[in-house]
Amino acid sequence: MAATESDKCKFLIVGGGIAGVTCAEQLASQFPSDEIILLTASPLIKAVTNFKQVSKVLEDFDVEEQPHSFLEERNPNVRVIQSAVKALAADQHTVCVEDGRRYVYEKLCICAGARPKLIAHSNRHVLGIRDTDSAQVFQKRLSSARRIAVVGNGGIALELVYEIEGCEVIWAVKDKAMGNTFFDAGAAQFLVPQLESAKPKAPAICKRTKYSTEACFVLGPEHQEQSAADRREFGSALGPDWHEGIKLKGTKEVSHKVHFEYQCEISQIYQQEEFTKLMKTPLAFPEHGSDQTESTADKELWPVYIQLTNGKTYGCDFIVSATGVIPNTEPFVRGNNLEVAEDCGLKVNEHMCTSEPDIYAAGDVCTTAWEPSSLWQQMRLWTQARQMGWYAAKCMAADTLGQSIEMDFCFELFAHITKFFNYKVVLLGKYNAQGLGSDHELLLRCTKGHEYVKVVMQRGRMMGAVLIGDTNLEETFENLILNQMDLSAYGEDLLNPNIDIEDYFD
Ligand SMILES: Cc1cc2nc3c(=O)[nH]c(=O)nc-3n(C[C@H](O)[C@H](O)[C@H](O)COP(=O)(O)OP(=O)(O)OC[C@H]3O[C@@H](n4cnc5c(N)ncnc54)[C@H](O)[C@@H]3O)c2cc1C
Ligand SMILES: NC(=O)C1=CN([C@@H]2O[C@H](COP(=O)(O)OP(=O)(O)OC[C@H]3O[C@@H](n4cnc5c(N)ncnc54)[C@H](O)[C@@H]3O)[C@@H](O)[C@H]2O)C=CC1
Repeated sequence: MAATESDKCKFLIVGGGIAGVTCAEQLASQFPSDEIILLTASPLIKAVTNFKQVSKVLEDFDVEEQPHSFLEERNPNVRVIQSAVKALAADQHTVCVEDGRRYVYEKLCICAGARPKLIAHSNRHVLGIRDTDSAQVFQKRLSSARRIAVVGNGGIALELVYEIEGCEVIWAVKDKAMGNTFFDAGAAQFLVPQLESAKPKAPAICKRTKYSTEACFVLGPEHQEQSAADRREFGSALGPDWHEGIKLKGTKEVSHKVHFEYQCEISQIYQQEEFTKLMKTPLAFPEHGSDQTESTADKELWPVYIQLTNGKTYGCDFIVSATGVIPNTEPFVRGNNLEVAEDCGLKVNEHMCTSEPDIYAAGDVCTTAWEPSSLWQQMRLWTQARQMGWYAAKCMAADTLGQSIEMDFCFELFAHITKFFNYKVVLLGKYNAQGLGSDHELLLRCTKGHEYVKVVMQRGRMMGAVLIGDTNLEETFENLILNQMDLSAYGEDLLNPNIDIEDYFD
């Protein structure tokens, strides 16, 4: 269908990531005779395939990066248009895109995702990782690197320090232990030895979703040199196993070489020229020059230098800022009354509605502003992007048809399956006792190198769990958390390896 200056549609979706695509597909199946337009800034979309509900809340699916035609062929009433939204006029129900076209909608769902929240913008030595383009830039810079610095202590940092080989990594962590968004200090201690040994050749456990990064390899050299911070539009976010298709190797013949700097942040970043000039000033860097990293590298010249709040300085080839994300809300909030949360996401209520009529939001771009179940919290994850996209579509459909709708069951219990340091990791409910204060106790079972099981209990009820390794406990624990059974009588037997807990509660 040829583009007109102003297209009208019942449903308009912005974003070709998991949230947007899931929303479009769900609406397409519910309204087969209406056209659904999906606007996206990226040339490829993310499609969910082989979806399986593993248990009540745990789900399993593959994610494929595909051309737009893939979605249009699967759903003949979906039209995908590659053009970035530049403005929204909520009062006129109109969206304007970069080539000047306008789209008039009855209902709009904003699924524009997020971008890395970098510690320093427009610094060519600071990289963020979000999409296939930025992963390609990172890979290229790493291939000639001897030492890099990683800042941040969440998902990306955890993946990088384990996956990178042949390059020294200085890991600057704000907290006392690694991986604070997923783990407590005990779990971190269980995982650290994995960084001290060589990486196994083939992965022992395969993460449930396979991710393809083929699209990485079609970029021109000028694009590869561009700093991630300079790029204004990002593609869809990477996800599970994004690093398995690409070689993350530096120039050295080492497996892991990670140097931790705990409880500190970067206070200054210096370019080489700036740093060498300052080095000539006596006492500018009292710590520099001591053998901080057990290498002689400090005598070498580096493209960039970081100064940490603990006073130490390190030279490195570049810095990865794995310091969280910031939702892509700019073109939507400008000139409208869209309420924005503290973390900059678009606030949505229990029907995924924003504060403007007929505008919904889902995935990384939104912040849930409803009173959540006592066992659920929002995290910007692949699974939640899919669930929100699906539920937003159901809400849009119900509002269109004048029907009522119940909050989806997936928001009852937080559940996430992933892999860190080659271990399967399952997180359930209030896995880090989030929001429970001191009114909780922990039960632990740990076999070094094999498994780490932590259960969060409150007044005899199971509130959350961290399961690292092949524990096979996820379904039983999911049930125990959901049914809030009083488990006081079982005490520590809950984690007794000699008791088959599954049989116990069947
Ligand atoms: C390196 C990395 C590893 C990750 N690993 C995991 C993992 O193992 N497990 C997990 O659960 N989650 C993981 N995540 C998080 C997960 O990928 C995201 O939470 C999820 O993909 C978000 O989906 P989304 O659809 O909301 O946003 P996105 O995937 O970011 O999609 C946003 C879409 O909107 C488009 N867009 C943006 N602005 C505009 C505009 N103005 N106009 C038009 N289109 C626009 C973009 O081009 C894109 O298509 C990872 C993230 C990263 C970066
Ligand atoms: N396996 C998984 O589930 C994975 C999930 N992801 C998701 O991708 C997104 C992006 O990942 P991350 O960037 O790792 O975000 P994140 O939100 O997981 O972690 C951000 C980290 O940066 C730290 N931080 C923030 N500002 C800082 C500063 N100025 N200096 C030092 N540290 C600072 C925070 O304390 C936190 O540890 C997240 O939504 C994350 O959940 C990413 C990789 C793997």
